Order: sequence, then structure tokens, then C-alpha cells
Amino acid sequence: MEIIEKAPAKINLGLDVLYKRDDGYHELEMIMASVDLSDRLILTAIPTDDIIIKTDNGFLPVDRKNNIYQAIDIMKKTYGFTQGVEVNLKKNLPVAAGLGGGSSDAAAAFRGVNRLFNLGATLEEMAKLSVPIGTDIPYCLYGQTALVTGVGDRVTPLSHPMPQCWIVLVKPKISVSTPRVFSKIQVDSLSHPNIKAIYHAIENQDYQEMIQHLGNSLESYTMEVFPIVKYVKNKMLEFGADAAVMSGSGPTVLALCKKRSRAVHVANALKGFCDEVYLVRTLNR
Ligand SMILES: C[C@@](CO)(OP(=O)(O)O)[C@H](O)COP(=O)(O)OP(=O)(O)OC[C@H]1O[C@@H](n2ccc(N)nc2=O)[C@H](O)[C@@H]1O
Ligand SMILES: Nc1ncnc2c1ncn2[C@@H]1O[C@H](COP(=O)(O)OP(=O)(O)O)[C@@H](O)[C@H]1O
Repeated sequence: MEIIEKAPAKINLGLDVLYKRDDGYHELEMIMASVDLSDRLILTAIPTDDIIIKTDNGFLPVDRKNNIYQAIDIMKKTYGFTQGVEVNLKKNLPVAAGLGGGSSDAAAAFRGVNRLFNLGATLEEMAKLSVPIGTDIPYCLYGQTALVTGVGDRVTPLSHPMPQCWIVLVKPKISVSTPRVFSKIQVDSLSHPNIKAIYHAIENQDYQEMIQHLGNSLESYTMEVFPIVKYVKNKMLEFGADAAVMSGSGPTVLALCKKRSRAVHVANALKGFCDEVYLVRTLNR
């Protein structure tokens, strides 16, 4: 039997870093959503007690350094199934992009193993198990527009998905290390977006109000170190995006457009500057 799971990219419409916690992590307040650009995992039970990962992306680790491996391993240790698992990973998401590619793959592995062996694990149980692997995984397990707080472990789905729109994702040809960004920021010097305003705009399904408040505390650091990220954001606005904001720790910048024709125009214009340009839709959930 094989199980197919999609691993959609996550975006941060709002990301506020509140303070550094005693455990060394940062307290965050975020509004996150998912888009229709996904990795695909095919999970198959195997008789030997192994976790085997095969992927079309030759740059990814396929051992316990892969988030998928860690997710399956912790589920095996927690729920005690004896069979092994083979995972075929079709990698469509850019790596180290700020789109939660590894985290979403891990979330898909949690869901897939749960289904493959009928473990009966709840979302809450899997989210709790997932935090040591990656603080973005709890959101990816829920996969719907949500207020996310704590280190990323407290997920509160909103009663409405973010208003439908077209999104242009542009990933400059650089990789940004999330741990490095968090180790370098000075919380006192960060900007702080109004997360509550984004939250209420989405609850009111008010696209025009929502786009007024998008923001990301981590932009200032990533843009200072990688000016190309600021350049991409400015070009998106210059070519007519309704709004633009960096996703996560970057380097991907996302542009929101209500009209498809405008999104196509922005995407085509940005292809003149970056290779990795994706025209996507919000997942309506
Ligand atoms: C910044 C965000 C925003 O959605 O996404 P990305 O940019 O990674 O996509 C996330 O908070 C990232 O989630 P994730 O990529 O899973 O990070 P993790 O591997 O858990 O953490 C990497 C390192 O970042 C720092 N970290 C992470 C989360 C947090 N709330 N405070 C932190 O200080 C810690 O040093 C941690 O060791
Ligand atoms: N299944 C996976 N997909 C992508 N990256 C992975 C995966 N497993 C482990 N990694 C590692 O995680 C790091 C980037 O994770 P990723 O989630 O793509 O970044 P981001 O959270 O910024 O989107 C890379 O160093 C990559 O080697």
C-alpha cells in the first residue's frame, strides 16, 4: 500500500519577533497561510526496519539529517510500529527559501505515517512531537490560515482563510540560514508589524485592509546582508503588486495581486532579475 501526501509551501503574511526567551528561542507572533506550490511524498511500508528516502533533488540529505527521516523516526519511537518506510520525495519547493520546505515535508511525513499504519495520532499530538525537529512544522501540520505564536508551536486557525488572491514568489539565488538570522538580530532594533490588524482584516475578509499591514521583523536584517532581497521587493511594487513582504527569514519575497493579469505582469517582469519565480494561489483553507 502506498500513501500520497502533498507538502505545500507556507508563507508569512505577518511575522513579529517579540523577545528572546530564556530557552534561546524567540517569542513570535505570525499570520501564516499556505499556497498551491507543493512537494509530493509517496510513502510505502517496507518489511525491513529502515527509513529510506529517495528524491529527485541531489542536494538534499537522505539520512537522519532530512526532516522527513526525523519525523518518521519520532513517530516510530512514539507509536512503536515495527515496519520500515520508504519515501519518494518529489521536490518542487526551493530549499532554504523561507517557504518551510523541510518543515512541510516533515508535516507530510507525520500525516503519511499516521495514515499508513492507522496510528490514530491527533494533529495536536503530532504537532507536539514535531517542535524539536522544526518550529514551523506545527503550522504545516494544520496547513490553514492561522495565528501562530510561541516559538511557532501554538497554532490558532482563523475562522476564514486569507482572502483569495494571486501570489508571486521570487527566490533570489542565495540561501539564507534561519539559525544565523535569529542569532544576529537585535530585537530592540526591529520593526514590529501590526499582527492583530492583519488578523482582523482576514476575519473580516477585507483584502484591501489586509495588504496595508503585511510586515516581517526579520526583513531589516536579511535585506541588510542581502540587498538583492530589498531590490526584489521594490521591483515587485514598482511593477504594480498590491503589496510585497519577505517570507520567514527569507530570501523569498512574496507579492500579492488581486488580479491575475497584474500577477502575471509582475511575475514576467521579475523573471528578468531572478530564475526562481512562481505564480501561485492561496490554498482556500
Ligand atoms: C523563521 C520561520 C518563520 O516561519 O520560518 P523560515 O524562515 O525558517 O521559513 C520559522 O520561525 C523558523 O522555523 P524553522 O525553519 O523550522 O526553524 P527551526 O529549525 O525550528 O529553528 C532554527 C533556529 O532558528 C532559531 N529560532 C527558530 C524559531 C524561533 N521561534 N526562535 C528562534 O530563535 C533557533 O536558533 C533555531 O535553532
Ligand atoms: N525535506 C527537506 N526539504 C528541504 N530542506 C531540508 C529537508 N530536510 C532537511 N532539510 C534541510 O533544511 C534546510 C532548509 O530547510 P527549508 O525548510 O527548505 O528552509 P526554510 O525553512 O527557510 O524554507 C536545508 O539546510 C536543508 O538541507
